[in-house]
Amino acid sequence: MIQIKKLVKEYSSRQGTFLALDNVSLHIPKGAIYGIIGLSGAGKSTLVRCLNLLEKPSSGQIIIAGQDLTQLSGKALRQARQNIGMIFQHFYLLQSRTVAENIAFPLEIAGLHKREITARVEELLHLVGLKDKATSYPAQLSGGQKQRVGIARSLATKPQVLLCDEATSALDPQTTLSILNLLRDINQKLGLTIVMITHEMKVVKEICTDVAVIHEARIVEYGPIEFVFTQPQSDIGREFIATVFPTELQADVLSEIATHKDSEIVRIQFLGSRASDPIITDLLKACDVRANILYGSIDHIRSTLFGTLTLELLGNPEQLQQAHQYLASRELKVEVIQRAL
Ligand SMILES: Nc1ncnc2c1ncn2[C@@H]1O[C@H](COP(=O)(O)OP(=O)(O)OP(=O)(O)O)[C@@H](O)[C@H]1O
Repeated sequence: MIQIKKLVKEYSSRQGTFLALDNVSLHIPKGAIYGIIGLSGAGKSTLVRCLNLLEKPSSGQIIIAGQDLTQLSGKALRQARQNIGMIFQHFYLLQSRTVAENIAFPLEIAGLHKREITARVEELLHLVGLKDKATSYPAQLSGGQKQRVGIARSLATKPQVLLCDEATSALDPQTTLSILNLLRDINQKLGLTIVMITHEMKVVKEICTDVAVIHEARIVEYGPIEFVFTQPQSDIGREFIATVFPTELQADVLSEIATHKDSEIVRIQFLGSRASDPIITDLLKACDVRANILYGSIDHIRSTLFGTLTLELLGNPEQLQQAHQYLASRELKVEVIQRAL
């Protein structure tokens, strides 16, 4: 649906040029909820603003639904933009217009008849659960309700793509969840492709199908979220994952265990139905090792169960090797965190 090819964005100022996007390429498939995560200043907003040409790329291509936006200007670009909705952290609603009038705004600009506008606004109010707020003004709404108006307005012209720039960053955790659920519903009901720009891994974990990590203007890793969460390739990717799945052991625990003889610490990860397998019981039955549970958690990545178990395994080198072979035969991802000397 979206092809980003060798995208470069440089900002020029009196101090010189600053490279905000460095050769970014990404394919966002139709129907995906694609997270783009990065620290402040990584280039996320620049990337999302380049996607609808609010920001003009220095070079590279943005191909949406087969059309290269970088080749368009004037009326053709305005028309192509109708296929791309956008929502923002600070909503940007028109304060002097009611909820219904805010949602109607892009339809008025598109030149629809009043009757068509009224019908479409009704439909959208229903979709975002704001039927009873049609005549309210933005100042009378909560943050979550304002974002619902933003979503309805962005969908007015029936776009195929929705860009979300930190859309839940100004909301409390519960409201964030309700907005994420709404976006997931819309993605499923309308087959909309959603790009979520965020600095919060919990947003990615909740609804994204895929994620790209952007760091210092470059994409440092990307892929389906189950893959990135279980096999992160970059330090920054690992740091983001640790914000939602903290598995680090305290340094004093590690140094205490380091004094044990014939011991190693392993972290095991499970996905899907494996997360509820009785893995320790099975391991101890199959192998002549002892196990000491140091940390365990079970959570989900989107709707898939995700478990982490950190164990101290005790046994001689052959017994430990046997345990590794057993865990590998169960197709579990095992990482050795520390081995006794
Ligand atoms: N108009 C501009 N002129 C010069 N530099 C800019 C401009 N806009 C952004 N930058 C710089 O480009 C880099 C990326 O900015 P961008 O806003 O894309 O980051 P971000 O990842 O969205 O960060 P944040 O989450 O803090 O908004 C930053 O170092 C920023 O200072």
